[in-house]
Amino acid sequence: MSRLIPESELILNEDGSIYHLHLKPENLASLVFTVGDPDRVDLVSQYFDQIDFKTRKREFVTHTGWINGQRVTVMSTGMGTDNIEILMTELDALVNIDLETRKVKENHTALKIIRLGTSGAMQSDIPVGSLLASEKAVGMDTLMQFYDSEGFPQSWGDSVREVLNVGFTPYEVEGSSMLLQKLDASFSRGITLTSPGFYAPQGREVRLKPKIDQMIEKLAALEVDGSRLTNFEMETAGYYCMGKLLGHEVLSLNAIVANRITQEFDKEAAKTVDLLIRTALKLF
Ligand SMILES: O=P(O)(O)O[C@H]1O[C@H](CO)[C@@H](O)[C@H]1O
Ligand SMILES: O=c1cc[nH]c(=O)[nH]1
Repeated sequence: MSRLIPESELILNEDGSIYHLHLKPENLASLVFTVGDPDRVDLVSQYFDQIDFKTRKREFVTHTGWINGQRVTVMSTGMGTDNIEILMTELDALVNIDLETRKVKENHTALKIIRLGTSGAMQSDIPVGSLLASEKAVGMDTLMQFYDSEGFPQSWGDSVREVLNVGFTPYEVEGSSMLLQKLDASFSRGITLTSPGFYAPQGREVRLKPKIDQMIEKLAALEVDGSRLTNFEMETAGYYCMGKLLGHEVLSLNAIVANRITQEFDKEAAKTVDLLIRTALKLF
């Protein structure tokens, strides 16, 4: 018998919608595109044939509609894996918990969740303006200290811990092989390092000197089983581990807007993001 989830643990708003996302089950499609920036939601839904639902709470802006006869949702998440934990838990609750009885449903529904985000390359041969799919992610945030990730691979976590000499072990997790198979040659593939920040946690120095010297060079030179780390961003590992634990198909697609080795920023970043959106909407 499934347990009753108390009102303090799974919080519903007065209208019955889920606490942070402000969505009811009927507002969500089973194909969900996610973006970090709330302003990017319009840039995705402009390509929908029809939009029949819009809402906003905090940084979570949602549009649901139709494209080529397929129902689809796009929503923004804000930045960081802490937001992704909320997003994934509440999306899962919308499909896998009966919000009336507050019990887990007998039949599990797997969502398809595809991140359309920006990212910085850490290898010189990954140009700005290109698109990259994350086959795997390595998380330098603490999210997986709070969930059971036993059985997740550890080689990348161990290598990153050693090379950066940090007092924690990053976690490693793969994206959906089913969704990766749908990609064409528009995307290169790589291993994404998810950082708990944009500046020092990605080796950037503005006014404060990062504690770790030569961080980008050290990470870029790492090799595990013949593979290398390719890019920095701030959410992918959180998506992949929550997706794996909750049973959803998740893929992170990146518009490369910076190259940290050549020190370039994409002068046409908006166009690259639009290319990512149009390419992904065609493929899924
Ligand atoms: O463009 P989005 O999807 O926000 O993704 C990237 O951009 C933000 C940092 O500028 C972080 O959220 C990072 O993951
Ligand atoms: O360098 C970058 C660019 C976009 N997003 C990141 O997190 N890092």
